[in-house]
Amino acid sequence: MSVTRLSFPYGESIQWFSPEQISELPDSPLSEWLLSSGSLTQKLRSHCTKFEVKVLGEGTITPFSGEFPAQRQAWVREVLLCLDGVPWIFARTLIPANLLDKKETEFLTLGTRPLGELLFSNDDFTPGKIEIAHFTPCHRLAQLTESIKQPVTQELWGRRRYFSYDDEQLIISETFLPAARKIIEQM
Ligand SMILES: C=C(O[C@@H]1C=C(C(=O)O)C=C[C@H]1O)C(=O)O
Repeated sequence: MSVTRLSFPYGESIQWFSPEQISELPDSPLSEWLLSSGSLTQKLRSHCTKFEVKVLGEGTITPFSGEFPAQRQAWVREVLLCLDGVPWIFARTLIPANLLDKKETEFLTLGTRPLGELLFSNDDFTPGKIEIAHFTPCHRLAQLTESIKQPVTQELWGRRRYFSYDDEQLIISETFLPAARKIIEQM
């Protein structure tokens, strides 16, 4: 799986909605995955022999307009979550500078360990609301799906979760790639 790191960030400006605002969630098991509250990593691990986090890039960059209001810059981590070598999830995490300062070592040394191991390993982080999006990727995310040989033939579904730490919040978006949707919808 060759992915050019030169394109980081891959994320796109996406319009997110609360689940109640979505008139038709997928009529399939995908909806349960989109709305599940626990660790996605744990859920993914139960569907594969080998789970891997492929880091596409990390760095302090400017979020998209409206993506992270009041944050001019944020630490952004983009990864692919791979099951038995197949990318299932494109994840984009935004961490505000104040939170990064408080947990700098944990976040900056994460590497290929899943972020969920940090977020769900103690009570420091409180899971918050979930938002949903469905969209047709363009630009870099579309290039990414092509580069991992998962051309997009229908809209992608994703979710965005907020996690609180003291009075700070980080945001994690998880987009289900075509290979994941195909298998999940056969469950
Ligand atoms: C938040 C979690 O961590 C996962 C791991 C991520 C990472 O390592 O960057 C990003 C998104 C998540 O799907 C989880 O497991 O629920």
